[in-house]
Amino acid sequence: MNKKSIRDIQDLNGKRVFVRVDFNVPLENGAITDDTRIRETLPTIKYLIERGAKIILASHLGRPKGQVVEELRLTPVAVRLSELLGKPVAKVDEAIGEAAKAAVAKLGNGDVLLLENVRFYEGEEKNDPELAKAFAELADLYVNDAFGAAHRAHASTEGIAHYLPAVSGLLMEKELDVLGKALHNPERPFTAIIGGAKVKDKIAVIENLLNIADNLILGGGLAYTFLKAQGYEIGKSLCDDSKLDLARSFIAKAKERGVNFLLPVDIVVTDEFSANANTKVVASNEIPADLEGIDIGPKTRELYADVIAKSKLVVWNGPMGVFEIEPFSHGTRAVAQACAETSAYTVVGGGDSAAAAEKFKLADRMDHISTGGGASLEFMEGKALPGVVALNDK
Ligand SMILES: Nc1ncnc2c1ncn2[C@@H]1O[C@H](COP(=O)(O)OP(=O)(O)O)[C@@H](O)[C@H]1O
Ligand SMILES: O=C(OP(=O)(O)O)[C@H](O)COP(=O)(O)O
Repeated sequence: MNKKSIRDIQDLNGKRVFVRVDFNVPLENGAITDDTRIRETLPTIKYLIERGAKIILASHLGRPKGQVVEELRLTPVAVRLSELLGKPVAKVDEAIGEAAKAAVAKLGNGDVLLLENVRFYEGEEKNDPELAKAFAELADLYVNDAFGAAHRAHASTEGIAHYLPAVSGLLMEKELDVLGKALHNPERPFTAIIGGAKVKDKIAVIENLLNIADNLILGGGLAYTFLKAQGYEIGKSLCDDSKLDLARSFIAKAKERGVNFLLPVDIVVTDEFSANANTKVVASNEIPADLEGIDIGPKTRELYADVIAKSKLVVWNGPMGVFEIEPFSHGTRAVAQACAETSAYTVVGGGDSAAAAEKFKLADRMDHISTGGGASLEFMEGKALPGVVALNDK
């Protein structure tokens, strides 16, 4: 990576360091249901503690849209972080102004403070320079460790970097390294697996991967647009009719470039979106007009698993079917299992695929699970991430 990281900063002792993290964790009735994003920032926080920095953590939580929303305070996150670190974490109910300044002034070397949800301020998402300056006033150094929010140009992810020396944290560095190697210098055969519901959201990713991957595997709801583009009947399956020409052009491009473009050869179809639904398996060119494709079939599972087994690098983003409902989860489970078993380096893009890997208890058998859903997608599209661009060059 050509951006500076905290490892490039010599003397951190006594320095006030503003660390933007992504503590946007799922909450249910005020309790954190998955603390992965908190645990993944521990290396950066511990690195700073060990070097005697005064650590000021900032994050967003949810989408409060510039208002104070009581349920979206970061207080439970401070409690969890304190448990994980085994030391106190101070929490202040503001992110700028006198209360925040006073809390920072109280910090000793190696102490940790968590500011309030930065999205309680209108200027955050507008990338207001005044808010960015107010954040910057609290610190001597800016560290961005919020890979999950790096695709957002907000005051605490982008703006602040213009007012302080700005470097990446260890998680940010790791994410960019792993995903960067995959896209810029992949070990081959390189297999990309793209699933999920919406073609629209993944078009740019598929297009970019057509230039890079050896095998491009499609599954999930977005595969049906490609099946229809080949002239197949897809019944009531998800389809984006506005993207049929584009889908056809992708299939042609793959042929031209010698990319092995894999679509499902058989499909689990259903008449109902429920756990008690009737299902059957049909060939992918024989989906009955009154049924909906809901998962990849057993032959496809085998075909995909075989390609994954023979790869050196696998990047997976998006489920193969409606994996949340047991009878429709087998395709996604098979892909997750194949990723767990292959000797290839496996990278899981965040979001639903990470949730699926967790659900099937295979997460710890993947080489890297990204903490960013949207961010890893934009990265895979080949887009520059504003939160990274703003950091200081090496
Ligand atoms: N065949 C299908 N029909 C309808 N929905 C599907 C199908 N396959 C997968 N899905 C749904 O797609 C959703 C994930 O889509 P998306 O948000 O695009 O993926 P991701 O979050 O991985 O980027 C899942 O909730 C899953 O149930
Ligand atoms: O959870 C997040 O997005 P993700 O689910 O796409 O990874 C990030 O914290 C970004 O949040 P946002 O999409 O509200 O800007």
